[in-house]
Amino acid sequence: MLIFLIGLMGAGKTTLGRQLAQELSYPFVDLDDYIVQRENRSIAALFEQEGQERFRQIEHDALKAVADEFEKAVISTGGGAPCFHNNMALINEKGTSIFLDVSVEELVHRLRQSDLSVRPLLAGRSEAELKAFIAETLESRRQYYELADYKLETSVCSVEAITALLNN
Ligand SMILES: Nc1ncnc2c1ncn2[C@@H]1O[C@H](COP(=O)(O)OP(=O)(O)OP(=O)(O)O)[C@@H](O)[C@H]1O
Ligand SMILES: O=C(O)C1=C[C@@H](O)[C@@H](O)[C@H](O)C1
Ligand SMILES: [Mg+2]
Repeated sequence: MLIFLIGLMGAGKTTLGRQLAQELSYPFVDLDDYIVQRENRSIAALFEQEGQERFRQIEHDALKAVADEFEKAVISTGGGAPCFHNNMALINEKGTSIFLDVSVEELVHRLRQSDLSVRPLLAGRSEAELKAFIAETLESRRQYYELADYKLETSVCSVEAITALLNN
């Protein structure tokens, strides 16, 4: 089984994905890290050198490659991955998807404490700009995220909540 975690930057896809994979004894794949290895460049460098449009093609190709390579895995997608190149159709065809629906306030709180320079869409933004950007981006992406098989809201985003969902 392939389990895809989706949601905005800071939703906890990497953090929860790693824990879930350990719990299930599945391989863990972070799509951003997979891209970095394949391309031998950081996500920030890919955005800078190739532009976002080309990055989205590279991301789509990586998603297809991961889905072909693994029979079972927990896969944390990049925050934007579900929203380009019809990737949600691919994700839902290949596996089970879970949307980590974390509130704007909580996302901003978490992201403020993290290293924004590794997230090229957020780098250099003031706190007010960060909040506005997160709110706008969540609103425009929600239509894709809502295509997930399951949704977990902020207060119940935990490995226990995910395993309970999958066992039902
Ligand atoms: N359930 C949680 N409760 C509190 N903080 C959390 C939780 N999950 C993640 N965090 C924190 O939020 C930050 C972002 O988490 P993480 O990197 O897992 O998000 P992400 O969804 O993978 O983001 P990106 O799309 O940028 O890769 C980290 O600092 C992490 O420690
Ligand atoms: O939300 C986004 O568009 C992104 C999220 C990250 O996971 C990376 O894939 C990249 O920084 C873009
Ligand atoms: Mg991540």
